[in-house]
Amino acid sequence: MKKVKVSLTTRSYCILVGSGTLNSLAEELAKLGLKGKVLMVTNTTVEPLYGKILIDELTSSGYAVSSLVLPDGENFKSLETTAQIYDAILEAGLDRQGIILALGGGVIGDMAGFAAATYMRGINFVQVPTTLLAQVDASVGGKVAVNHPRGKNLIGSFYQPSLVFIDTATLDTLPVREILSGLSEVIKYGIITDPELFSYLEVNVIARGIRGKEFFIDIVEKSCAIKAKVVSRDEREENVRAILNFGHTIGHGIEAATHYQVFRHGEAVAIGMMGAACISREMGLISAPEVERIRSLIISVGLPVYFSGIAWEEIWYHMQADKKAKDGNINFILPTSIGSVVISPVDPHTIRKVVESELIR
Ligand SMILES: NC(=O)c1ccc[n+]([C@@H]2O[C@H](COP(=O)([O-])OP(=O)(O)OC[C@H]3O[C@@H](n4cnc5c(N)ncnc54)[C@H](O)[C@@H]3O)[C@@H](O)[C@H]2O)c1
Ligand SMILES: O=C(O)C(=O)C[C@@H](O)[C@H](O)[C@H](O)COP(=O)(O)O
Ligand SMILES: [Zn+2]
Repeated sequence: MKKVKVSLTTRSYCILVGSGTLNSLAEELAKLGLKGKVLMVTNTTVEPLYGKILIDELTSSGYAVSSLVLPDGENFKSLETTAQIYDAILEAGLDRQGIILALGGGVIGDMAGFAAATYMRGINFVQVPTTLLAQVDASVGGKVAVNHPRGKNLIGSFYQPSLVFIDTATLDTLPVREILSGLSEVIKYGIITDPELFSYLEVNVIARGIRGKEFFIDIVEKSCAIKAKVVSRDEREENVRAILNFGHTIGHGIEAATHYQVFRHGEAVAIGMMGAACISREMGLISAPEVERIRSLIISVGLPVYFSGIAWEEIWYHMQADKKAKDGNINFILPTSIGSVVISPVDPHTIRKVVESELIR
């Protein structure tokens, strides 16, 4: 297994990346001295695919395992569903040595992590992400949260897992639309910090197509390394970590305005990245050809660059709850070229002009 370290003094941990490795999870938990009762939190889609494998793996190594199977979907990423996790923790008899194991995509990881962060003020948390998006992004860095009707991830915390255990073979069952949604966050890493990764995607996705075990191990490892580096510098988004939010200001606005029913997270982020790139061009910070290169990769991958049926006012209502807002100003992550960004307030007229002229069709 490949290993990426997230260095955060006493909260440091490893991300293990392999293929066909689910049956060595117990060994990795034991190496970390994690011995308590386990509550596996998953959903109705993932449990039939990988639930039994993990339960058998852990129980055969002596772990006491219970499971909670939640309904599938972003609209269940709520305080109401989290209350069910607390009930299941109590039912399973977890004490402070207990382990919450999140098996699933980013929705399960964010919500189970939030429960782990808050139950008894924090118990052990292990991420076993099974979507590309969760493997390249959501399982790493400790942002745990649930949604509020006003906006995304508004109720949450920073709470690092003890281990991120990635088996890319789980992607074999993932629908193509979800693979593309995950690639959106990988494109994000290329634009914010890594022009070589951006070019690699142009070659490997556009020219050769998305395929192969090696391709996934490679992009998961590259992505985790980028995210680990940023998070290690700024765990609580006091400065540089905000760059990981590129494309999310408009993206989250679109997701919330459509009640999470129309776009996958990565799709909304793709539209949001296009919006931020166009805002940057309007402000004279990036050249038009660079913006078109971004558009071209997003389209070639099969991700959206515009939407219809939502009015500016609806998106704006939700965007104003963005966590990067300061004194009523919305801060954007704006690309200045492929591989570098600046963080800057943008006036609402410019945002509206770009959203209406470039993103709504
Ligand atoms: N904490 C963070 O840093 C962070 C980063 C990025 C995104 N997020 C959050 O992550 C969420 C999006 O995550 P996501 O894209 O994984 O969505 P998701 O969790 O809804 O998973 C997408 C779909 O794939 C299914 N699925 C999961 N694994 C599968 C598998 N191996 N085979 C078949 N189906 C499978 C799920 O049941 C679901 O239907 C959003 O809530 C977003 O806000 C958090
Ligand atoms: O880890 C981060 O920091 C990110 O911003 C990663 C994003 O991809 C992710 O969607 C995150 O949950 C957004 O965070 P939020 O603070 O805007 O809710
Ligand atoms: Zn995201």
